[in-house]
Amino acid sequence: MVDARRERAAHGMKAGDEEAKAFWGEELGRLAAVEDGLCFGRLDMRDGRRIYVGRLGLFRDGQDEPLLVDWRAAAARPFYTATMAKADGVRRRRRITTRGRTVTAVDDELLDRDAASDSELVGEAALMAALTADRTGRMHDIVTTLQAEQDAIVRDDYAGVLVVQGGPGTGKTAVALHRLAYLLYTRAHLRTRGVLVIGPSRVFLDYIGQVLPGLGEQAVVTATIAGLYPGVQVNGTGPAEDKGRADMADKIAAVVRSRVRVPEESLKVHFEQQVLRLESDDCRRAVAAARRTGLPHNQARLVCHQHVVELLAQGLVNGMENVVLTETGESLDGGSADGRLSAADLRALAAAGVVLDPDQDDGPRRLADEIDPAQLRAALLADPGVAEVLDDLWPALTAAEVVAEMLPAGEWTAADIPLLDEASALIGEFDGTTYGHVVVDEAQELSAMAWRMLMRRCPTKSMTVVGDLAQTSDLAGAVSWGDMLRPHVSDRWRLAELTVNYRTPTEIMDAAADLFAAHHADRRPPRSVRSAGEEPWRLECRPAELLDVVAGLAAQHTRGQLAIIAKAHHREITAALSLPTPADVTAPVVVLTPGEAKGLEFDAVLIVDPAGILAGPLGHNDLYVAMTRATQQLGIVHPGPPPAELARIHQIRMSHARHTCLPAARPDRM
Ligand SMILES: Nc1ncnc2c1ncn2[C@@H]1O[C@H](COP(=O)(O)OP(=O)(O)OP(=O)(O)O)[C@@H](O)[C@H]1O
Repeated sequence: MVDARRERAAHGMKAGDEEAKAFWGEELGRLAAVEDGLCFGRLDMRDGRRIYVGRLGLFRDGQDEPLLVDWRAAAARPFYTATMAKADGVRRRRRITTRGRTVTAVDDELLDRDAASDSELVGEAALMAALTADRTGRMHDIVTTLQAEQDAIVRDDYAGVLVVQGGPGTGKTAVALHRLAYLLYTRAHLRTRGVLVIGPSRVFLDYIGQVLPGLGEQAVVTATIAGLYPGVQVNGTGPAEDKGRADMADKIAAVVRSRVRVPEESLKVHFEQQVLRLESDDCRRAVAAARRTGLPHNQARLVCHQHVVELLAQGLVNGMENVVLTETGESLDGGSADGRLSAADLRALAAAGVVLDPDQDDGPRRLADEIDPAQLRAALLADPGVAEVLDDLWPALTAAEVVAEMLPAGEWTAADIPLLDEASALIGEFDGTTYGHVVVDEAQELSAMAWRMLMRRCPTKSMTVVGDLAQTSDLAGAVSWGDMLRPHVSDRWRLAELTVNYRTPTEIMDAAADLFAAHHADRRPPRSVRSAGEEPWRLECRPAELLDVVAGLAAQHTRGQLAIIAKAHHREITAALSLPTPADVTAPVVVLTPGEAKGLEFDAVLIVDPAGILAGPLGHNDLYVAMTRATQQLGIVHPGPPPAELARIHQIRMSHARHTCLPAARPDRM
């Protein structure tokens, strides 16, 4: 059946026009992406029906009953929600593992009251297999093992902003992407309006890049906040806190407003050989009329200029009102002393496009009647002298010059992007691209200004926002979801929580418990679903030997992916291990800062100099992020004594470390 669809698509590609080609090309891409594990489940219902669940729906020609039910369809829901206590008519749930088109494993669960199991996890064996598999540096979908608390969020039809708060590894990213796939399935209009996924870095977006195609969804735009404002090189670093505050919007608006300058006194405007007067009040009225339009600065500028030009033109015409011309263009009345138009008058008329044709014999005419007002206005607008006055009054602006006026000189930083975007919206540079639904990942890092930028792109305010307030590392980031969202959506937002940590084993969460408790007394960390059987360890070394120790441990690493997470020593370690910058997160060993590691996960993690990480602003959150990236093992190397929050982690000796390797380190306890 898939082959038949593929053939039809290939045929469509050959025969169709450009539009058809794009349509069939997308279909081919979708079929290729869902091929792996196309059918992954079967529900045997108590009423005898058998439902096959897969990555997309398949129907036999002319038949209503689906051969394969799309995982997002209502009929597939019990696959995720049925439990022993609430079986939803399901007798048996079967998980099917395939390689290519060959079934390699089946895992059956009988949802019979007699079959005893007190697990709250759905499909525990398959889930555990997924959680303990080696990481590849790319995130995979979790469509075969989605858990009930996650499924409830995925299928939540809430139309406003749904915030998913959850600790590390609770599946926030996975859930957000699955919800997007679900919404694309249930709300057809989203396909035409477009959907956007915002992530903290390009590395992160590459990491999650496979998930939606694997769910049959290709047409999704992914971007960082900076990526939404192309054309700016972000090279600088610097404090983001002040730049992220919402009152920056008022400051930018004030700068833009301040560039409109009504003169205190009347102005002399040189047009051709004439000097026209422009009163201060006239300027004020022109500015007020332009402001009343509510248009962005650069568009309102044209309105203002047109008003002024109208006044100038009127002034010119008034001056000519009493001038009556003979058929040869001589002034009969009110002209120069000798009854002729002055040379300057004639030049002004010529500049305005008035042709005085001496051959025309239609008697005396009023000069004012001879003038084409549109041409006169155009001539005034094109005149450099007039343009100078107009630009002094209401200049054209660029976002860059507005923001640069507010900041000390230097390179653009990431925190400047929302400011540039704000300015561009105020002056009319924003291209107006919007989306029907926006997913925001690591949303705790977004500043108030970044939220304004996003809201501008989502007029319907339909969003899935996922994050963890205990992982905020940006001082301009969120302390409370309500504070960030209410200014934009009032009460049209809702909070959902995820409480189970699927990534980080119990041993590592226990090791992070002191750190968490010391800085988040009012919160609870998520509960791990599994133990890895490996104790995290820490190793003290002399500062001078830090690099050697880290290089030695990295060299001993043989299996799975190892992430070395460091702040101050990040560059030296990257150089010492001859690794590329930016890091290749699919490589066996990768060196990252805590910020870069956010949202990612690895089989093993080695944290270098935790005190250095803690020392940064919100450093405790950065260290918590670093500690919770590992799916199997965690090691910590600290030059000098450990930070108090890590003191209870088992310490290993240097002699032992020389024989130890990540991710198979087994500490000897002290
Ligand atoms: N139901 C599930 N079945 C299989 N794997 C799961 C499930 N839920 C989560 N995972 C896995 O747990 C890991 C963590 O998920 P994810 O990255 O979405 O968590 P997160 O809440 O976004 O974490 P963080 O806040 O640390 O970025 C991923 O490898 C994901 O595939």
